[in-house]
Order: sequence, then C-alpha cells, then structure tokens
Amino acid sequence: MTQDELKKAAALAALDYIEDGSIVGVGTGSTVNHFIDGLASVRARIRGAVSSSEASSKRLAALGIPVFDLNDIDRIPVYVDGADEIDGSFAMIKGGGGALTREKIVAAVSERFICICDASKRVPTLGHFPLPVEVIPMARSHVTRELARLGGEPRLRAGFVTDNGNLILDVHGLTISDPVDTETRINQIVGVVTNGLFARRGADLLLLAGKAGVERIPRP
Ligand SMILES: O=C(CO)[C@H](O)[C@H](O)COP(=O)(O)O
Repeated sequence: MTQDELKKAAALAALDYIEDGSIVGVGTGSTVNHFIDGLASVRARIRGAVSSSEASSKRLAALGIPVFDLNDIDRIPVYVDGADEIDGSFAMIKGGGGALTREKIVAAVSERFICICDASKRVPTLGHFPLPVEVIPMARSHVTRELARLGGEPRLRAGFVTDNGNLILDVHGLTISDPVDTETRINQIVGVVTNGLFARRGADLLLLAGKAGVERIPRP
C-alpha cells in the first residue's frame, strides 16, 4: 500500500466515531482530506462541521457539508486530525500545513481528539520533524533569537502566510525531552501565537494505518 492509501484507511476508520446529529471538528492536511471526502458519504447523519483552516472549509463546503463558526457551537464530541509526529504518550507535532493555531483552538473545544495517521508518523521521541511556530510578523526577529536560545534552529517558512495573517518559523534540531515543558516555554515567548506541540492536549485515540490494517489505540 502507498502512504496515501494508508492515510485514506486511517481517515475512513474515523467515520466510525462520528455521533449522529453532531457537529464534527475537522483538522487540516492530506489525511484529513480523505476524512472530509468520507464525511460526505455520511453527511445526512451529521449537523455539520467546524473547520481548522480555510482549505478544509472550502473542501467541506464543496461537498455540501455545512461549516459553522466555532463561536456559535457549544459542543464538539469529536475532533479528527492528522499529525506530523506522534509519540508514545500521544503528544504530537502538528502544523506541517501551517494550520496549527486553529487546529489547537478546535481541539481545545472538542471532547475527544482522534488522530489519524499512517505508521510513519509514530516516533519514539518528538523533534525530528521541524517544530512549526506561528509568529506575529513584527516579532519575527525577536522570536527567532529566543528560539535559538532554546537550542533550535528556526527557519522562516518562505512565502507562507497563515490563515490568521501570520508567519511560520520551522524550528529544526530542537531536543524535546519534555513536550509539555517545551510547549509551555515556547508559548511564553512574546510574539508567538502558538506552537505545533500538542502535548498539553494530546490525542485521545490513535487510528494508525499500517500494512496489517488500522490499529485503534487509546491513549495510554
Ligand atoms: O498539522 C497539520 C496541518 O497543519 C497536519 O495534520 C499535519 O501536517 C499532517 O499532514 P498530512 O495529513 O498531510 O500528512
């Protein structure tokens, strides 16, 4: 199976967890695109979706799935999203697609975070994938210096602007021995909107697609 077929298998497995009549939290990325396509096949069963990016909103709307403003919604039973890396405690690096801030907001409101991944995303320790950090443009140089002081090598994602009008610094070479601590420290740098470590609010269930099928692994 190709990596994309594995992504699709994980994504379609997430349809089993959708509550009838609910608003579904929808993440961003190529794995989630398969989930959105699958959601279209059950759209009569759901009220609609809250989305974490303009790209996902556009795809949902094109398939006739109503997209709600998060401010008008008080309950999201399930949030479905991919990850760039996920470790044994279900802490993740996310934001490869640059949607980390909205992803973190929708995840915070949701009761259950279901992570959909192909097996390559499972890692013993986070940090091989560069950590995305969303930054207010006028703070770019300051945040770059502060991230370097933490031991990383921040690189501006060239030509990229987030849905919120901000920049992304991808931090290479960071040692992440305590993901909760690193997430907290980076978020304390003035000018950082948020960072792509999802450790304080990690995944609750991992749907991990490998050659043998989709494993359904609850958070340890
Ligand atoms: O965090 C994300 C986007 O901001 C994605 O979930 C992450 O980058 C994984 O993407 P893909 O499913 O395309 O491998």
